[in-house]
Amino acid sequence: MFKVLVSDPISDLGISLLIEASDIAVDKKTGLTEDELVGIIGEYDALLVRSQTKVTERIMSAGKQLKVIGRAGVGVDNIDLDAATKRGIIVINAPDGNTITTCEHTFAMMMALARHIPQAYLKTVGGVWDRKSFVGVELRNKVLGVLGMGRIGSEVAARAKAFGMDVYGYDPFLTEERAEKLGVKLASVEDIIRDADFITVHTPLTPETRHMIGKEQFAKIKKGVRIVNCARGGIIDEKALVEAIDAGIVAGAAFDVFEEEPPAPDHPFLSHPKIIVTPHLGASTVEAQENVAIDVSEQLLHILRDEPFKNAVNMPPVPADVLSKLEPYFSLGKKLGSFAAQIAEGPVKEIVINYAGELADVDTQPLNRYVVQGVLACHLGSDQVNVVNAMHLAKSRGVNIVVSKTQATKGFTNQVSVTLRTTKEERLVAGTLLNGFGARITQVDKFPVDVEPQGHLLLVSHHDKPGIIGRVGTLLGTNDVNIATMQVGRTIVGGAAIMVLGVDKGVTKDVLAQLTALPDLNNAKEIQLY
Ligand SMILES: NC(=O)C1=CN([C@@H]2O[C@H](COP(=O)(O)OP(=O)(O)OC[C@H]3O[C@@H](n4cnc5c(N)ncnc54)[C@H](O)[C@@H]3O)[C@@H](O)[C@H]2O)C=CC1
Ligand SMILES: O=C(O)C(=O)COP(=O)(O)O
Repeated sequence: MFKVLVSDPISDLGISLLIEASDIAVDKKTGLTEDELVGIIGEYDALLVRSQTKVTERIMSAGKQLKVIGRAGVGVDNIDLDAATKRGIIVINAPDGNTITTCEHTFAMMMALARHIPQAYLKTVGGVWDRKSFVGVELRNKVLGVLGMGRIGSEVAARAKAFGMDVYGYDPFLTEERAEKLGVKLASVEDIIRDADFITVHTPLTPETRHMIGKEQFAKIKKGVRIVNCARGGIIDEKALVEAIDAGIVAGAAFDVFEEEPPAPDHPFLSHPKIIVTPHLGASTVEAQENVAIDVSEQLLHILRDEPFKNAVNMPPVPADVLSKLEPYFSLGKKLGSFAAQIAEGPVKEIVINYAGELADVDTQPLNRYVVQGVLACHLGSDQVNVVNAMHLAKSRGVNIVVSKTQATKGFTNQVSVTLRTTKEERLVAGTLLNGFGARITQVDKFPVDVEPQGHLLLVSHHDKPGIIGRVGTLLGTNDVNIATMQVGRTIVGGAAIMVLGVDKGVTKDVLAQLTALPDLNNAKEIQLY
C-alpha cells in the first residue's frame, strides 16, 4: 500500500483516481508548517502540492520513503529540485492543464486594467456615481509585447490578435517560422520596451528573467505602457515599477503574482490606485484544477507502480515519438543492467551500452538511465536508485558510461547489450524484444542463449561434457529446487559452456556452494530479476 499526502487544496474529482485505487491511501492535510510536515512526511511515498507548500531539503530528508513529489500545476519554484534529484525523488508537474485558464486570467487582468474595472467597482458600490475618473483605452490597434512565448504566452497572443492588437513576441526559442505561424512579430526585449502599449510576461522566474523589466528598462520604456504579470513575482522589479508609475511613465499594472506571497500588508501594490491585484488566481478555475489534478495523479500512479511516466521536471524531457520507441525497452534495459551487475565481480568502473538495429537511430538517453539504474540498484539498493538519480549516482561514484550504436544485428531487429568493466573482469549480457514473445536475453558473455529475463535464474559455467546437466538437475531436485526452464550455450563442442536455469524459488548459498563443487562445474550464481 502506497501512502500519498496531499498538502495543498487540490480538486477531489481530480485525485479520485488516487482515492479509488486499492493500492493507494490518500491523506489530505493542508496548511501545515515546515516543522509539521517534517514530523509526518516519513510515512509517505508521495507528496502532492500546488504552490503553497514549500518543499524544502529538510522536508525531503525527513521523507525517507518519498519517491515522488507531484505538482498540480506548472511552476515548481516551490520545490528544491536539486535536493530532490540527489535523493532520487522524482518531481512531476502538470504543464498543460492550466494553460487556457491562466491565459484567460491574463486577458481579464489586461481588460480590467484598460478599463479601471476594480477601481470603478469599488467607487460604485461605495455609493459614488463617478463617470469621469475612469476613462479607459481600447486594446484594438495597440501593440502587445509578450515576453515568453510558451504555452500561455502563445494562447495570449492568439486572443490578442482576435482583439485587433499588434502582437510582438520574444522568447529565446521563438523562431521566425513559428512567429509567422502564430501571426506575431518576432521581437527583441528592446523592441517591446520601445513600442509596446501593453506588456505581459509569461516566463518562469530564473536568474535570467529576474527583474527582466527593471530600472534600466523603465528608463527607456514607452510612456503610457500598461504591464501585466500573471507568471511569477520578480520577473518585473516591483520597486522600480512603483517608481515608474509614480513618475508618470507607466500608466498602470495588473499583478496576479508577487515577489513574496502573500505580500506584506504594507506592500505598495495593495494601496496603489493604478495597480490592480489578484491573489495568485491564474490557475484557479474548476476546469484547470480538475485537469491538473487528473494529470498529476495519473503520472503519480505510474511512478508508484514502477510504470513508464511523463512530465518529470528533474529529468530531461523526452519527445513523445522518442518515448513511444523506447518505452518497450525500459524494463529490458533495467534487467540487463541488473543481470550484468549480479554476475560481475569487483567494483564497477565502466558501463558500456551498445544499441544495435532499430535503436541505432533513436536518442537513447532515457533508456541509458534504466540500464544504469539496473546496474547500480544491485549494489546500492533498489530503494536508493531510480531513473532520476541513476546518472548522478554513477558520476558521483566515478563510474564511466559509454554508449555505442551499430546498425548491424545478429539476426535480431534490435539488440541492447550491456558490458560491465569492473576492477576484476568484463561481463556482457545482451537482450532483445521479440515481436509477440516479449523480452529475451540473447547472450551472456560470448555464449548465445534464449532466456526470459524474469524471476529467479541460475547461471552455471561448466565444461561441455556428457552428464553434467543431469548432475545439476539431480542436485537441485535433492534440494527441493524445481527447474522451470533451462538453456545451454556453448561456442565449441567440448569447450567452455553455460547453463541458464529458471527456478521456481531462490536457492541458498549452501546449494550454490554444492553446485560449484560438482566436477567440471566452474561457477554458479543466482540472479533475481523483477
Ligand atoms: N498565475 C498563475 O496561477 C500561473 C502561473 N503560471 C506561470 O506562468 C509561466 C508560464 O507558464 P507556461 O506558459 O505554461 O510555461 P512554458 O514553459 O510553456 O513557457 C515559458 C516560456 O518562457 C520562455 N523563456 C524562458 N526564459 C526566457 C527569457 N529570458 N525571455 C523570454 N522568454 C523566456 C521559455 O522559452 C518558454 O517558451 C510560468 O512561470 C508558470 O509558473 C502558470 C500557470 C498558472
Ligand atoms: O501552475 C502554476 O505555475 C501556478 O502558478 C498555479 O499555482 P497554484 O496551483 O494555483 O498554486
